[in-house]
Amino acid sequence: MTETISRTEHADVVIIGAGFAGLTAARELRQAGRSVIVVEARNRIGGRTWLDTRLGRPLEIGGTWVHWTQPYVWAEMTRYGLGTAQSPVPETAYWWADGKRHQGDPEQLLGDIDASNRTLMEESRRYFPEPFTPWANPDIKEIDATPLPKKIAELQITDYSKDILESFWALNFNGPIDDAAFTQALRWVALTNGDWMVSFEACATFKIQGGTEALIQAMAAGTDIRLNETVVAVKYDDAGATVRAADGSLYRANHVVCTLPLGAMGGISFEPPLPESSTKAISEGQVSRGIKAWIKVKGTRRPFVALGLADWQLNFAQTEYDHDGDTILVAFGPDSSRLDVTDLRQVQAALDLLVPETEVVGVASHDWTADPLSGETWPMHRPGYLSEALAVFQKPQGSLLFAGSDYANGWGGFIDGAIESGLEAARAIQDATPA
Ligand SMILES: Cc1cc2nc3c(=O)[nH]c(=O)nc-3n(C[C@H](O)[C@H](O)[C@H](O)COP(=O)(O)OP(=O)(O)OC[C@H]3O[C@@H](n4cnc5c(N)ncnc54)[C@H](O)[C@@H]3O)c2cc1C
Repeated sequence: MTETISRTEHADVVIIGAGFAGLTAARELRQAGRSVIVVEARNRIGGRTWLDTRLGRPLEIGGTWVHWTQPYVWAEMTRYGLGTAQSPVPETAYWWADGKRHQGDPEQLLGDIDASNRTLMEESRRYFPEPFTPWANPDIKEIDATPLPKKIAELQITDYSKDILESFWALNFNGPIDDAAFTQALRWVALTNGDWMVSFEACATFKIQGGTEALIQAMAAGTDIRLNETVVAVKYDDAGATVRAADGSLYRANHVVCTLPLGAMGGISFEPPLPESSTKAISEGQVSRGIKAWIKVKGTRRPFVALGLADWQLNFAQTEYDHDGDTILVAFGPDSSRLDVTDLRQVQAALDLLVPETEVVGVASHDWTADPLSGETWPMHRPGYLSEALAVFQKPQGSLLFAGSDYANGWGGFIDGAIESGLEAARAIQDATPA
């Protein structure tokens, strides 16, 4: 293959990826007086957050909800003067368990989940006494290989309880729970002091005023970002690193921060190769390979929430907006390859199982799992990732560092974790080479 080397640029730090992790690191380093170039493959910033106009209004295609238990994103919102907007509080719940549909008060559904989830999560603070230091209790090694379904099976609960509990966790993992790490579930709940209901509130209640776009644009201001530039190779040693883009452009820096999701990391060749545990984690990927879809249904609906079975094409939906006399729902399913969101009939059939009497008139979605620049939705770990791979990704490899929600200590899987890891990477670079 012939390559054209078009140019070489130099900076103190090159950052690969203009999501929340990359742009946090870039801002911190620029403010500390370092020259920084951010190289981004997409034609926009924000990565797995994307406020786009679809179905006639702005919709968050990726990351959306934030929470007051998330210190890093909350601080950024305060810094830029952004408040919150709230999702509607559901008045009715529909759920499927023990072979039939149930309808009732959302509090009843929460109470029924609580009956078993409280026991499942009761040791979250014992295993994670310091939730932002996930290895604080060495005992986690004993349980990190345990898949979540094994712990659910040990509860010896009724089929009814098992159905709703499994679906609740398939929703949180946005993937099949057979591959889900029990420790990952415990970490989420430890971050809200052992209270799973607050952790659930963190996932679907408060949105950023003006959307994620308002925050990411504020954080990006003044940063040198090269859009439409796909990185294909990184060569690194203790003295520095060279980043090569698909068009042959070269970037040379004292440090490189790679913020790619685990699912996109295969797109870059590293020389020397990454440590074995990182390579293994990259080849396995995250559990989260599901779908998020915005579904417009005809007419105005009172706010509801719906939970199906763990392996349904869509296992969760809730009302989000009234729009021009119609209602826009947000829905999730555990496997993006099993639902063609461009086929309204398929979406209608999937939604019919969840909610009675809807007429689907439009769908908006993005397949983050099939997208080579993400390869996953919100990062949710497999058994063993925490004890075998996470710390290795966090350790600088000479001049190469990793940042991103996939490699965070605290709210990994969330915008908060991306910001946390961007701060960590920027500080590590400043410590390594004081100005
Ligand atoms: C459907 C969905 C729903 C979610 N819901 C929530 C939520 O409600 N709340 C919440 O807090 N979080 C949520 N998340 C998770 C949250 O969006 C992410 O954790 C966070 O945005 C990740 O930021 P990041 O910077 O670590 O990674 P990313 O945002 O993925 O940034 C990495 C960047 O690297 C770029 N890139 C990839 N490959 C290359 C390459 N070869 N060369 C150059 N650039 C490259 C990508 O284009 C991307 O811009 C959700 C995510 C998804 C997908």
